[in-house]
Amino acid sequence: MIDKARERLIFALDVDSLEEAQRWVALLHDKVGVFKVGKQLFTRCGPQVVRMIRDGGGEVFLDLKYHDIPNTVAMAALEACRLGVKMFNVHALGGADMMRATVARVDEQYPRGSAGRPLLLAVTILTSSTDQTLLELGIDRPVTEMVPRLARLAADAGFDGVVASPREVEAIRAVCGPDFAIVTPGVRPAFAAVDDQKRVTTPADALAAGSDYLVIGRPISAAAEPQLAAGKILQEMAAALDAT
Ligand SMILES: O=C(O)c1cc(=O)[nH]c(=O)n1[C@@H]1O[C@H](COP(=O)(O)O)[C@@H](O)[C@H]1O
Repeated sequence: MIDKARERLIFALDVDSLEEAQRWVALLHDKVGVFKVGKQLFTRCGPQVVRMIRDGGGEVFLDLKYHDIPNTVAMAALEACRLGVKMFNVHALGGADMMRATVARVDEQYPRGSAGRPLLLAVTILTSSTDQTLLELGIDRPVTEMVPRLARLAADAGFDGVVASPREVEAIRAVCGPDFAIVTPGVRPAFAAVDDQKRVTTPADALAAGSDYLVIGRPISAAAEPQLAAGKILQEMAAALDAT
């Protein structure tokens, strides 16, 4: 079960240099299956960080949350595919046309089922957002309604899955079915601080709800003993997978 748990643990490499990223990959590669490269690290290092992780045998989640006009996102998505990442994301709030254009462009070069095609993920509502955040944007529907709505929009556009809080997994499954990938940040083991996350659950609860991948950063990176923290999380995940 530990191996299965490892495949489903994504570590957020929220650091500012290639050397630092290398250090974390070396430290955690036996506990983490996928490393997430986000805006900070990619802006600093570019594609070489993706190559570094892949050369070391790790998989990459490219988390650049594209949100732009359809053609721009579709072309950026193609570049993400060319980097050989396992998954990448766009913002579902970019709209159905943007997501459909992205799927169409990726389909041309990386047909569904072909080797090297990454998972196309849509971020629903950020895990740092609340109903109040949405109200301030002029959206008067609650997060609990918006998340499955955006997930369905992404599924209808041909996306493979979404990024959401583990609290919404059940509602997403109800509208998108069992094969839709659900990637959940907003995961906090009992020993860690919540930080700026608002909609969180424990790793065990996220897996019990049916989450496919857990994205975890600071509970590991800010721990006094990161390897120990990652090991504890992995144990908790393996026990939860055993119980399902
Ligand atoms: O797309 C993401 O990865 C993402 C979406 C979301 O809704 N919330 C969210 O926290 N993330 C990312 O997941 C990571 C969570 O990190 P920690 O809060 O440190 O565990 C960060 O790198 C975020 O950028």
